[in-house]
Amino acid sequence: MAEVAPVSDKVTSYFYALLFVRHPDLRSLFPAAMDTQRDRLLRALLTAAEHIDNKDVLVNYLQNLGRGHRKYGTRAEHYPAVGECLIGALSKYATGVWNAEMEAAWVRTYTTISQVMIDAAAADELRAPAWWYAEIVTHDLRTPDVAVVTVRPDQPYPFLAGQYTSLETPWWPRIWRHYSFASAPRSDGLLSFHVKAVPAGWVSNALVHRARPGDIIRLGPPTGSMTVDHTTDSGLLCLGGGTGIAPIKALVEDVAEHGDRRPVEVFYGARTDHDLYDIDTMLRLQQSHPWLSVRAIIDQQAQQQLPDAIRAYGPWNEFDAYLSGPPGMIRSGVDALRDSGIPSDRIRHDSVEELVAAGS
Ligand SMILES: NC(=O)C1=CN([C@@H]2O[C@H](COP(=O)(O)OP(=O)(O)OC[C@H]3O[C@@H](n4cnc5c(N)ncnc54)[C@H](O)[C@@H]3O)[C@@H](O)[C@H]2O)C=CC1
Repeated sequence: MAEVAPVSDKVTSYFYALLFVRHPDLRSLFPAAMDTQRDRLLRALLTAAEHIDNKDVLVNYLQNLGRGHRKYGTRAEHYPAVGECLIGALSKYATGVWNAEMEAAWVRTYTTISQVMIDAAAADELRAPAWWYAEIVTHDLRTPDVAVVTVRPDQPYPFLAGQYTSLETPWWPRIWRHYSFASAPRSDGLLSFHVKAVPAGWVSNALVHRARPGDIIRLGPPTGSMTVDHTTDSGLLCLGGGTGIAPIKALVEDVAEHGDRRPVEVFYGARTDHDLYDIDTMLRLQQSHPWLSVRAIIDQQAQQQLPDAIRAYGPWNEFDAYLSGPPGMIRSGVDALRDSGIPSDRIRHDSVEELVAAGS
């Protein structure tokens, strides 16, 4: 992989060119505009390579990837076609190190990777649809660029508080973006998402400025491990930056539903007080639950960001930590939490790479 990283753009462009020339029927599985798609393949390979020595993490990652590919219409017979073009592209650009031995190693690795994905997809097919249709039932514009969107899936949609899904709008076919569930599972089966329209974000702008009740979107399967560990009664320290408050609210509801009386400390960060679009909901939750404390941290007023603020409180060494928000906040938040004595295995957040990819 080291040889490929500097020429990764060329490798991926050449890979897709080979794929679509040799297998034109596969073109329709991909979005019309391929710009974001292009680095997804390499990122997935790099993530797999990063976990190569940790079999459990690697297998879990690949199984999720295999299940997640069902919504694109990927079938088992597509994997060899992709593998052959991938190896074609690698051999063209990794010329300095490519030889028969390396090719054999790549074929073995790719075959193992794809078999884990194929098996996971086949097992998932027996118990869940490849995607869900969902109708928008409410669309609440909370600020000029943040909307709370609530949808009704066409079939039951099981998930855990703190997880996220992928979502496709009718306006940008085959472009999927990740959004966290903003509530714990509800008895009426509705799901809600907090969406911020970001510059050049096709999906987020469509969801905020174009979507209306009655529109139909598609949802992929739920994923993510930022869920509450109900086997302990340690406190929860939650950092939600901007729309990152969405899954934090879901976690609070989950603790409430389990009837736990564990302390939950929420730090809700926003750039200005106008950006604290969900503070009323959080304060209402605080009023109903004596174990919950909610603190708003406004950058402009406090002259500090969320991670700095939590250093000012504490001690936190008895807490499990949950972070949700922009990638920069997660990175510096993890540092601040480690410095304040929380071991890494008790700090939960979604993959920063996925968040970077999702930010549109
Ligand atoms: N599961 C998750 O982790 C979720 C992540 N998100 C992500 O959260 C982001 C929300 O965007 P906005 O609402 O525009 O948030 P934002 O950019 O306005 O930031 C919100 C707060 O986070 C903190 N922050 C931001 N950047 C920071 C940095 N580099 N270092 C330290 N602290 C920082 C600040 O306190 C800031 O007020 C999006 O990138 C979205 O993809 C949204 C929902 C769920």
